[in-house]
Amino acid sequence: MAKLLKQPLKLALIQLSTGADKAANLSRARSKVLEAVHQHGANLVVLPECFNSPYGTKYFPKYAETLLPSPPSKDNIPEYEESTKNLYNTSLTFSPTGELLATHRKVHLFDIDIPGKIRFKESEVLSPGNKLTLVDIPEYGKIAIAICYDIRFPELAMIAARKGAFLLLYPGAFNLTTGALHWELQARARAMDNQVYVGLCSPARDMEAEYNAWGHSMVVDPNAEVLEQLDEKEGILVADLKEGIEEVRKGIPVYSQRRFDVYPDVSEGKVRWEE
Ligand SMILES: NC(=O)CC(=O)C(=O)O
Repeated sequence: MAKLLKQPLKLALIQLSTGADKAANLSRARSKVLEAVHQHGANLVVLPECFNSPYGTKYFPKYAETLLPSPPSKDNIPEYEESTKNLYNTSLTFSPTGELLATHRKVHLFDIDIPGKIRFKESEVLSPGNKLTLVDIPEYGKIAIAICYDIRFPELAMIAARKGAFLLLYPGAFNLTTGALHWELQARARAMDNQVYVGLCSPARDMEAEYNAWGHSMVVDPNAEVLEQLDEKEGILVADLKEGIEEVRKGIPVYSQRRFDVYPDVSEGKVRWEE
């Protein structure tokens, strides 16, 4: 059987310091991407959720980008769709030559209210995406893209893994409340359930900002062990993803032990895809 990860992959997650100056955010992102590729030899580079903007509903309309037929290379940004006047939280995936491979719009909007801790309501300004995203990179295999709060819905991860993804990537921006509680737990849970690699890429923490990101970008391996992790400061995480998914699945063979005669296979139901 063909391996899910066809050859070793060097993954870089850029835990970027962002601020109010959009041009400075873009320029900083550019220099970090170049550093990840040229100094660390990364084959795949990820930027954090809404990296061109401070994270906050009042900022999204101002910082949003309209996607052009041939958009310049960006990653996770607020997006403005002219035809509908909708705003989305969008992650773009590009090939090394700048070809747009996939557009994932955050499916589950971050609407929470933990009294005395944090209230956030993305749905006040954003519209949700309606598709799951799987990107096939011929040299390496299939990668699933989702954004931050999407990680809390294990169905996305399960469906993508059963459709052959070797890596689940989540640009994200958890905060000091939910980050401490669930950031690592969510990453390890999605990796454990699905026996795949998981990458979470956060902005760096800024205690002067209104929203304090958790940081701690991390890569978890198919055994659900943390392979690499940053602290809360700006940095570039580099992780070597090697073959090994099949060995993990052989050792703990939940993949062949599922009882679809007892419960349904969620990946076989009606799924809307961006592929
Ligand atoms: N920012 C998010 O979308 C999600 C988050 O912070 C959380 O789930 O916690």
